[in-house]
Amino acid sequence: MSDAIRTETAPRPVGQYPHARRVGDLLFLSGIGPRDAASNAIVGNVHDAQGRLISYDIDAQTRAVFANVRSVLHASGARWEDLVDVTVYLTDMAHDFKAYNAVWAEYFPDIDTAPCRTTLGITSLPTPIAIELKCVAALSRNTKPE
Ligand SMILES: O=C(O)C/C=C/C(=O)C(=O)O
Repeated sequence: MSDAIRTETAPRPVGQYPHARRVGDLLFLSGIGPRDAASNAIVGNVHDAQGRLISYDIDAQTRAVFANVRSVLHASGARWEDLVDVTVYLTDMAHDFKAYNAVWAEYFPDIDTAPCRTTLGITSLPTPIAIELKCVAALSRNTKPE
């Protein structure tokens, strides 16, 4: 049986790779962007009449990425609470960190159970998205209070 996870409930990968791969109790997710799973459109991007990107909404993109991560976790039999390590890539740290960080705090209100996090500013991503997440989850994670 393949340990690769592929699901219709998350946006199609932009290359030949699965949404996630399970190794024992660990789940490694591929980089996930803010695409709508049904239409494949990038959430929060605004284009001019010529199709050029003129603006984007980092709050909407962050929420869309989190929703997609949640979909992949669920398709893999994991929960949001199983996330243990998240790497966040932003294409404009100066402009977007504050808004993204505020959404993060909404989704991970408890520092005792929140995953470890690293945020990197990078010059570009494979498609015109402003944020991408790389996540690791542990299916055996016990987040219940002791
Ligand atoms: O979801 C996107 O739009 C782009 C994500 C791409 C990758 O993570 C990749 O190709 O490695």
